[in-house]
Amino acid sequence: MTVSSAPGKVYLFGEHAVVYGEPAVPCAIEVRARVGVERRDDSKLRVHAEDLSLDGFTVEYGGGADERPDVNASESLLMAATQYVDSAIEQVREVTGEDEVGFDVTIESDIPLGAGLGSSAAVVVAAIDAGTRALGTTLEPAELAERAYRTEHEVQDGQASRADTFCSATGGAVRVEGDDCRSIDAPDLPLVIGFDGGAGETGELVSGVRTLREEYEFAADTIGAIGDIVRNGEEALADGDTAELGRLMNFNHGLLSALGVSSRSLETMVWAARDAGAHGAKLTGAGGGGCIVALDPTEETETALSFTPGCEDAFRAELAEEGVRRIE
Ligand SMILES: Nc1ncnc2c1ncn2[C@@H]1O[C@H](COP(=O)(O)OP(=O)(O)OP(=O)(O)O)[C@@H](O)[C@H]1O
Ligand SMILES: C[C@@](O)(CCO)CC(=O)[O-]
Ligand SMILES: [Mg+2]
Repeated sequence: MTVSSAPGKVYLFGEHAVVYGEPAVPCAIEVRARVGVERRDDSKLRVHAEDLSLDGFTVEYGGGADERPDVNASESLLMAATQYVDSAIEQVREVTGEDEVGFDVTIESDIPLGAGLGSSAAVVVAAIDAGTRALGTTLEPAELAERAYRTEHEVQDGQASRADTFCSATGGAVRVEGDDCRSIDAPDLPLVIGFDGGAGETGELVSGVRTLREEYEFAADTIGAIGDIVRNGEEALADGDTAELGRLMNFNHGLLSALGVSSRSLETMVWAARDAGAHGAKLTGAGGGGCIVALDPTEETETALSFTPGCEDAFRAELAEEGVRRIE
């Protein structure tokens, strides 16, 4: 069995706007997805995804026209559940030239699904890395990130940036603008995450923003303003100015909210964090439900969030310096 892991991420700034060529700054955090891959002697794909519970089911399925996943769920839910892994395995076949190869794949993840912490990117990065290594090919981080991006791009109907996958593959803090992806220095930030227990559908949320942007010039301007926040944020990061970072995160959240990707529980958690004295707080990732990220060096925000109705989990997140990790 060949095993790789890859980290999730939070966005300090720039999600959604990054899809339209504005810069974004995500940071990898120490929550990981681990993917184990073993070559089969037929061309089937069997995936055991232990933590894949969409509406409370766990799925195990084998590929090939004759088999469908061994769960009682609708086709569309199954598609949503399995498409990232299927598409990652297609990348492995393409990059190694072994079109007919089959695999047993086991996924274990500490990253909540669809909650803005980049579970899809982490699973895809770890799966492509383990899959290619199982066939004797070790990809450079840049190539791994590019292949993982193609997977997200395909699954999300052509609406994906390179931010999540590059961040998960390389670790640390990164800056992504179009196809320009680079690592940047970041101070050790006091990140606190609040999770409402829910999820948002990335594809749908991205489409909603796209529609607004096409319909209203001020929505397009809002996306441009998020780009300005990111550029200011980069300076604040370089200066280690946490207070300014917090102010900019608050502003970024307001604009994401204007673009319709916040939710009542995300707003509740953002305000609980601000009331507790956080430097700033914003939703992270696609939104619609899931996680917020706040900056607070004290215990106050984590404590306040843990008593906030609608917040299911509050925890401190460490920056993950290492991206993909080759375990076995
Ligand atoms: N543990 C897992 N096992 C198998 N598939 C997973 C797992 N975690 C995530 N996935 C895949 O990723 C999908 C969720 O990706 P989605 O982009 O909607 O959310 P996210 O990546 O967690 O959040 P965001 O993109 O906003 O940061 C799941 O529907 C599933 O296809
Ligand atoms: C909403 C989005 O910007 C981030 C999702 O984590 C989509 C993307 O960049 O592909
Ligand atoms: Mg995702």
